[in-house]
Amino acid sequence: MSDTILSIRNVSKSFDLPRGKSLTAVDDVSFDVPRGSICVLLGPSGSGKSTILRMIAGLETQSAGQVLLNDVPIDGPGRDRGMVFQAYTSFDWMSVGRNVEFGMKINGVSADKRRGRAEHFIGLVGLSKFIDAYPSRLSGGMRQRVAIARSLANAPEVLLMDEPFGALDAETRWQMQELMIEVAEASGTTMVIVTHDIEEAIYLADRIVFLSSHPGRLKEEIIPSFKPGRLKRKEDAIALPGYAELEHKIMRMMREEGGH
Ligand SMILES: Nc1ncnc2c1ncn2[C@@H]1O[C@H](COP(=O)(O)OP(=O)(O)OP(=O)(O)O)[C@@H](O)[C@H]1O
Repeated sequence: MSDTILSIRNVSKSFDLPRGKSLTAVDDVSFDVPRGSICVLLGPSGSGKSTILRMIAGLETQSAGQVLLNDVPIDGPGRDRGMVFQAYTSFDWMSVGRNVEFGMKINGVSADKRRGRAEHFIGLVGLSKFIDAYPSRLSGGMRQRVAIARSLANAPEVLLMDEPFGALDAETRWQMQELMIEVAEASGTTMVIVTHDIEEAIYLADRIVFLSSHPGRLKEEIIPSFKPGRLKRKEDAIALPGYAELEHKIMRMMREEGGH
């Protein structure tokens, strides 16, 4: 298998608006996502980050260009891609364990295997003690962990996350970022994460795809090469020479592109 799992090739997306108008949300964007990597889509509001993610998820069709998964054009949602949204999407009437088992049940995984896999992924996100709890009783961060475990249990090749920690307080957000590093290391899953949080992008990404807004165009692909690899602790990334410089550069790009 090739080292590239996802290829976005000259992709554009226009939306039809009332009175015969249209809006170009994404304009001729191309980038590749290496297998097993964490790719972060970063850019100001309206730069087409969510639209690109939704095209990869198969929830939206591009107007031009190609979106390829393992060299095959994506033509709809599929089990090979898991999606985690900002809003909590757990089923409140099912326990954490049942929530994580749910997708596997739909996919015809046997009851035995389901339980084992659910336990494994619930353990991976640090919720073993809460396997029988109901999501409505859990904090926002814990509910997002349930959503992540549920997606991972379906063994997706790519985990797609749209502002997954946007609704969380700063401390929980930071814990969740560290958790994603752990999950990426333990599972080897490729991740594509949308955010407008610069710190989050620099800490998580093996590669940052920076987009400019209106229309969404690829501004620059940034490899945070000052990191010696993935770091378990966020403060260790912040302390590295090169961190502040990259943060400064991206803040400037955000200001220029976002019109601040
Ligand atoms: N279904 C739609 N119909 C019409 N316009 C849309 C639709 N979805 C997105 N857009 C427009 O496309 C542009 C890009 O939107 P998108 O949500 O992809 O940007 P984003 O970078 O994810 O923004 P944000 O960070 O604010 O979520 C925006 O101008 C948005 O209003």
